[in-house]
Formats: sequence, structure tokens, C-alpha cells
Amino acid sequence: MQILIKGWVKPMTDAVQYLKMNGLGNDFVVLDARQKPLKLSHDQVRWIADREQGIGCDQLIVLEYSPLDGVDVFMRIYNAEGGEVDACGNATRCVGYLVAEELGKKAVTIHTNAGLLNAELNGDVVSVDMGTPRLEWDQIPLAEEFEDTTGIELQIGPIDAPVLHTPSVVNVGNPHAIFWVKDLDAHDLERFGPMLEHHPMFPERANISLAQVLDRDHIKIRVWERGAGLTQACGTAACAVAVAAVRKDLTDREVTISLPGGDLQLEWRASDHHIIMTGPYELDGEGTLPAELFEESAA
Ligand SMILES: N[C@@H](CCC[C@H](N)C(=O)O)C(=O)O
Repeated sequence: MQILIKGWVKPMTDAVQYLKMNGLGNDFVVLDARQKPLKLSHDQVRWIADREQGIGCDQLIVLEYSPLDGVDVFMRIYNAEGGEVDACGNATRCVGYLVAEELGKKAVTIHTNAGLLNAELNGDVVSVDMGTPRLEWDQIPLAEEFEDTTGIELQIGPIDAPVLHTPSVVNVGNPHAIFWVKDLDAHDLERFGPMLEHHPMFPERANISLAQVLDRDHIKIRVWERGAGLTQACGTAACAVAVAAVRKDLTDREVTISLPGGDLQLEWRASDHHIIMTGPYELDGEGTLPAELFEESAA
């Protein structure tokens, strides 16, 4: 593997090296499989993501070559629980930085399972065009038909009722349900997050956000991520919340989304309905995965 970031040039060896990165505390192990393909099992991903036995991360990111002309990289995303997913906003900013630095470009195109995303490096921040949201019930997807996805009826039983109700649902490459609350800290997201993530209304499960509107240009959120649990930040959740807030006329199109790990700037552009997410990236360190992880019995 060879990582050609300035100051991070590595010789080609058989050892699998990684970078550790984060976007507002949502952390990633990044592997470069462009020189040597890497196929990872659920168990290997889970081991790498495990904070006690492994390296520890919310998502594992694998860089590959994209088969498409003019595209700079393919980004494969795994949740800590081992499953592959299609979108990750914070990782897109981190990978945008890595690849822009590597290629000496300001703007790069990242191929993901959710589509092609353009990322632009501007000093300490990266802006990503996250594309257009999918808002129809079967695009979220939901188990039942709803005409209006700005607020759906959801039977949630006794877990925190009647305070939590009628979430907005949005798909930005992955499914999100947003519960609007008056006080973010009055809810035990760690307790009911897993139940809502697995609610039968969400056949592909869902990322669950609590959102408190502070002003027409400011929302505070906390997120229970599908397949990863509570995180310091979730970029796609911020995108979904920004879209849902505009649809409910709670905010304007440009909004600051505050997460436990820090702030993201979001714009749901009026001209083409694309979502533009801007925020920081951080390179935390590097390491080598243990060879035993790739021995036959461990795979
Ligand atoms: N942390 C990410 C989202 C990662 C995927 C998500 N947990 C899912 O299962 O859809 C982000 O920054 O968007």
C-alpha cells in the first residue's frame, strides 16, 4: 500500500497500513486498497472498529480505484458493526482532503455507492456537494406508504411517548429519521436510539436524530447512527436535518448544524436542490494492522 499524502509517503509493503482520521470526532480508519485489492469480512471490519481489541472507529473507509473516467477515487464505507453502507458525510470530507492533497488538486470527485460527490478543499475545511435528497416514502425506504414525509405517523410504544412523534424522514444516500424536540438533553437517545433504528417502519433500518431548532439559521442535533451507535457527529444526518427543516419552514436554506463534536455549515441550494456541506477534517495518525487479522482462520 502507498499513501501519497504530503509527509505521509509510505513504501510499498505487504503490511496493511492505515490512517486514522476524524470529522468533528466521528472517527475513521482509512485503508488504501488501490495498489492491492482488499476484501474484508464482517468480522475483520468489526475487529478493526473495536475500541478495546482493535484500532477503534465509527466507520472503516477503504479507498479503491473508480472504474469511471475522470473520477479520482472510489470510497467504500463500512459501519463499525461490519456492514457496508452507501454514504458518510464526514468521511467524504476526510477523503476529499486526502485525495486532493495526494493529487495536488483543489477539487476532486469521489465515487460512492450513493453516487458521485464533488469535494472542494478550502484550507481547513472541505465542502462537499452531497447531491439531492430523496423524499418519497419508498426512497427512504419506509414499510408503509406516506404521501407527506415531512412528518410520518410512527407507533413508538412506551419508550418516550408522547414526547417523541411524527419524525421527518429523508434519504441522502442513507436513511434518516428526525425527531423535532424542544430540549435535546431531555431525551435518553442511547436508550431509545437502538429501538428506533430497528423500528419495523424502516426496512433498511435508519439513522435517528433528535433536532432542536435554535433559530432560523441554527439547529442543534444529536445522532444515533445505524450500525455505529451514538457518534460525536454525523454529516449525512446534518444534511438530512437541514433539508427536513426547510421543508417544515423551520429554518432558511443556509443553516449551522451544531453536533456534540462541533459545527457544520449546510445549504440546501434553491437553484438545483443540491445539499452543500462544509466542515473540517482531521488527520490523527497512522499505524499498521496486525498480520494475524489476515490469516485464514481470522478472515
Ligand atoms: N457517520 C456518517 C454516516 C455513516 C453511515 C451511517 N451510520 C449509516 O448506516 O447510514 C456520516 O458522517 O454521514
